[in-house]
Amino acid sequence: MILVSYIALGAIVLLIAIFIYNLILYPQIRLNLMKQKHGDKIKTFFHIGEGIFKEYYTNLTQKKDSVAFIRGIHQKNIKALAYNLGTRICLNFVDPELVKQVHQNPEAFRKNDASLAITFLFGNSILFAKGKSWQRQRQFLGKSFHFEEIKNYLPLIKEICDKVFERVSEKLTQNDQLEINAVKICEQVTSEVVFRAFFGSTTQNLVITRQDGSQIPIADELIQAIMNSFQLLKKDKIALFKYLIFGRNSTKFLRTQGEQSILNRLIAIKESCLQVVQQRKNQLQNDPTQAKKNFLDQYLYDMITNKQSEVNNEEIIDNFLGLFFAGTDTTGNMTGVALYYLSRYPDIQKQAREEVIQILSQNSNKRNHSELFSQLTFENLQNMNLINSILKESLRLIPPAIEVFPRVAIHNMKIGEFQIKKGDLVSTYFIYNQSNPELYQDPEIFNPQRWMNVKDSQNNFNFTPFSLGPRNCIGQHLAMIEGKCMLACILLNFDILPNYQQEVVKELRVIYGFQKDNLIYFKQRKQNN
Ligand code: HEM
Repeated sequence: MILVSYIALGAIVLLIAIFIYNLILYPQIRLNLMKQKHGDKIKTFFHIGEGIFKEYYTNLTQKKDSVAFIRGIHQKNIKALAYNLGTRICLNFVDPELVKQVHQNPEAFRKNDASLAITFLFGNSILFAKGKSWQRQRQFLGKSFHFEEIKNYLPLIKEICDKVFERVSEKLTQNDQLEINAVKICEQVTSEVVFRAFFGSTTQNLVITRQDGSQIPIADELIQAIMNSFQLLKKDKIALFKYLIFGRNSTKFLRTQGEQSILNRLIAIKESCLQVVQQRKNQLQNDPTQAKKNFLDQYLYDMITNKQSEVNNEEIIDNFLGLFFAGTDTTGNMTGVALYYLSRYPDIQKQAREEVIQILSQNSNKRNHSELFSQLTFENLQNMNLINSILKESLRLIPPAIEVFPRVAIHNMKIGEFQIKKGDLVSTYFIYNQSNPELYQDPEIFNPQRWMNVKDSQNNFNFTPFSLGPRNCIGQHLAMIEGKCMLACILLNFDILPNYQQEVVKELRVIYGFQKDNLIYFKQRKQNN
């Protein structure tokens, strides 16, 4: 009996020792060795378990910007930042040549499992697919995201802009001191664009019924569930511990109450989507020629008419949720950030409005702003050089994605002179180069002029808000069209004024942006000036 107790005790001590080794000693030793070997070419960070997240958190509380330390870290020689994340080591490259190497070799990595919601909702979408499955999905979706196809969404985007900003005008007639949530307002446009591009007019109001009986639009529930699943990892230590060790399989056993509650909500989201997909499939099965241009119909058409089709219901739903996640918050933030800067730089705002009016006035001699906007064409958007530069400068200063999703190395390899071990995490920090004073003079200043004579195709590895290489952002053209359209519509209808009452805090959550975005006011403009 005593022997059994000793063995049990020995086993527990051994497990604790292994845990401490993996969590503390192993990452610390590796980081120290890297520092010794690479000297000032690498900057290392170690905080037990939390790694770089501790830096984000400290910078947020002390400097009101989660990534302030990256903005201030630049030195000539730095090629990578290295840190621990749980029991793993992450190398985050900043040297443009090494950034290029990482992104030109996507097959050497798989994307790391993100939170419960992300994995459950779109773990099978293009965002997380790998190898042949990713190639097939990218080819399929690539057709619809082709520049020439994306042009066709302009009337839809204009219609949604009109609707959303008309609602703002109505609210302003009741309260002209209305604080405007710059990002949230833009997200009303971007979420509806993705929704309608995917489902067409198949479904108007996809709503989820919650356990308490209340109803919530799927778009809102999706965003909230993803946020809550990240918050769960902060609050629920058991969930965090399981996640750090078992990744996407962590919720399959010993489920905590928090995990179960989020899982129930995620299941409800997927079931609602499935109903829509099934209904439409039944309709198209009778007559596939009725398929429209939207994503759902294109998927179903392939499923019904192509005997070799590998598309299934799960892939369709995961891709709707994946595109919604990838395209809504990101594009909303880019445009919301631009509005914030325009409120703080009235001269640039004035020039931007003049550009819009001057270009749209060429279409007709109409001076009424809503008529001008109704005639906006794709060519007009392409000629809006200042508006384009304002969006690029906003993406440079506050990029919605400061890096790519961390990748897991699937075998040992070298990136430049840096040795990567199988299982290490690898990423690339866009924010480092985009705030580097050697590349951008006065990098903290909002100066769209710096882009005015730079062709979009000239952007190199120092400006990569949409990532780069074969797995770059498939939706970047759509995002820019939406952003330009929203800015044109807003500049025609409103003066954008700053709200100095609200402190500006830049926080890294699922994406990077303002903690509170009630940073501007709109003042209705007269129709003819
Ligand atoms: C300003 C807006 C946007 C920004 C800053 C942005 C940024 C990014 C970045 C950095 C990646 C690479 C992620 C990684 O490899 O880990 C990415 C990928 C992706 N984005 Fe975007 N994105 C934006 C808008 C959109 C839109 C509007 C859509 C579609 C509706 C979209 C769909 C996607 C998809 C599907 C991928 C995965 C591509 C693949 O793995 O092949 N994005 N985006």
